[in-house]
Amino acid sequence: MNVIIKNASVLNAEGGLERKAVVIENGTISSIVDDNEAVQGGEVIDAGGKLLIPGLIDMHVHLREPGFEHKETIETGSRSAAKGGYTTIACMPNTKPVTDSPEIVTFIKDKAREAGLVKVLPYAAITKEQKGGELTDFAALKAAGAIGFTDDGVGVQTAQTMKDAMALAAGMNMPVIAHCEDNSLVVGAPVAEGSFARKHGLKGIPNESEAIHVGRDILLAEATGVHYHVCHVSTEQSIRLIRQAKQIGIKVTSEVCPHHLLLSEEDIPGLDANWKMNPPLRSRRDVEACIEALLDGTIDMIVTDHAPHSAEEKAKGMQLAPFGIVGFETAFPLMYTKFVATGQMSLALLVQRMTADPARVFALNAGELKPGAPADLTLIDLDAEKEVDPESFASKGRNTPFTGWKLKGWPVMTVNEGRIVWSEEAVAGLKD
Ligand SMILES: NC(=O)N[C@@H](CC(=O)O)C(=O)O
Ligand SMILES: [Zn+2]
Ligand SMILES: [Zn+2]
Repeated sequence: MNVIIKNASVLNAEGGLERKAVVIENGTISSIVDDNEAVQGGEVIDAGGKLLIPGLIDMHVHLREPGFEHKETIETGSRSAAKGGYTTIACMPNTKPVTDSPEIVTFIKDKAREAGLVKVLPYAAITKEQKGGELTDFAALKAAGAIGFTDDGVGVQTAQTMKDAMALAAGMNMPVIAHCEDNSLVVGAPVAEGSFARKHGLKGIPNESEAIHVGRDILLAEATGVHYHVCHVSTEQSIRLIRQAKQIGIKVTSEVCPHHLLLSEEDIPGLDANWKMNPPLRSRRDVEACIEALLDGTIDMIVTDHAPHSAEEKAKGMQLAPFGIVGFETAFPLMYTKFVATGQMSLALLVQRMTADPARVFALNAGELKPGAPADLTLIDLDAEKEVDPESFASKGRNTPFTGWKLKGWPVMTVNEGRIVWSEEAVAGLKD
């Protein structure tokens, strides 16, 4: 069946906005035409002049199923993603059991298909049970549908293990995605080294714990030729290393989270674990370095690291609560309001870092509005201002430091392969 989204503001090649109609046939964009061109047949959706962009892509998320369904399920996580404007998400393997077998990869894909909301791409673990020892069966995991290997949640502590993993992955044209953290430099610290840790008598996580792994892994990527992707970059030092590696042609890519672009340890209001995440909020200098790197392309994409935890778990306090904050439902409004509306970043670049760039890096058939592309679309209201209210989240997780922030740029409709998978009731003329 045909669907026509009329009266949409679409970014053109120069980064300007043009009024267009997008015609969808059988889940694919068949044409993008001038808005006044008559298009026959099909359901018509009036976008009301709102911004229409490719469905957002999030290459780093935690859906918690199997094993931690009290935090999130593939269904609730998918719904939260759709509400946040995402149509493709890649989920981390720190489930229970760990996603270290083809059976779990298949389970995740089946559950995602049942939920039927967004495309869920599973990562598989590098090591069995993410214990840092024996490698998983890369070939079997790839055959089951894993899109890359990572032990996210924990760093691979031994260089030889990482090198073996990279060599194996390179041979099968698969990326290695790394949570960079040297445990010997962390030992029980809940926040970054700095004024907040000192003030509250807490141990601090130093910047080197991240950057040492980044440096080590860049050298191993050079030696093995693998595509190496750095998770949630948060330090000036890691960025320096990635920038240099890119300059000399090593196949390294990287990602950053909105919270590391918006918050520093100086902003943490007190011992509230909704401000506890890994990597931790670092110094203002680190934040500035992350912003610069996102703008100049050293950092390729924005990811949320959506990491839901229950209220009970987060109530254990700064020292004992688990690391992680939710991200799907605030990412675009945060980035739009704090970077685009303030003139620090163009709308076109923000959209690119959340769509075309992740698609390019991970070779996904997504991320662009063009005839022949899957009709993955997000409609965004750039004008209405709304407060972040965790009680309204579709996610089971309420753990966010952004409660009460007044933001613009809220998604109002998400379309996955031509199907409306989420919409704000206010969007006129919509039915599911
Ligand atoms: N980011 C986090 O603070 N937590 C993640 C793990 C991770 O991304 O390293 C989680 O699984 O909760
Ligand atoms: Zn991580
Ligand atoms: Zn993560």
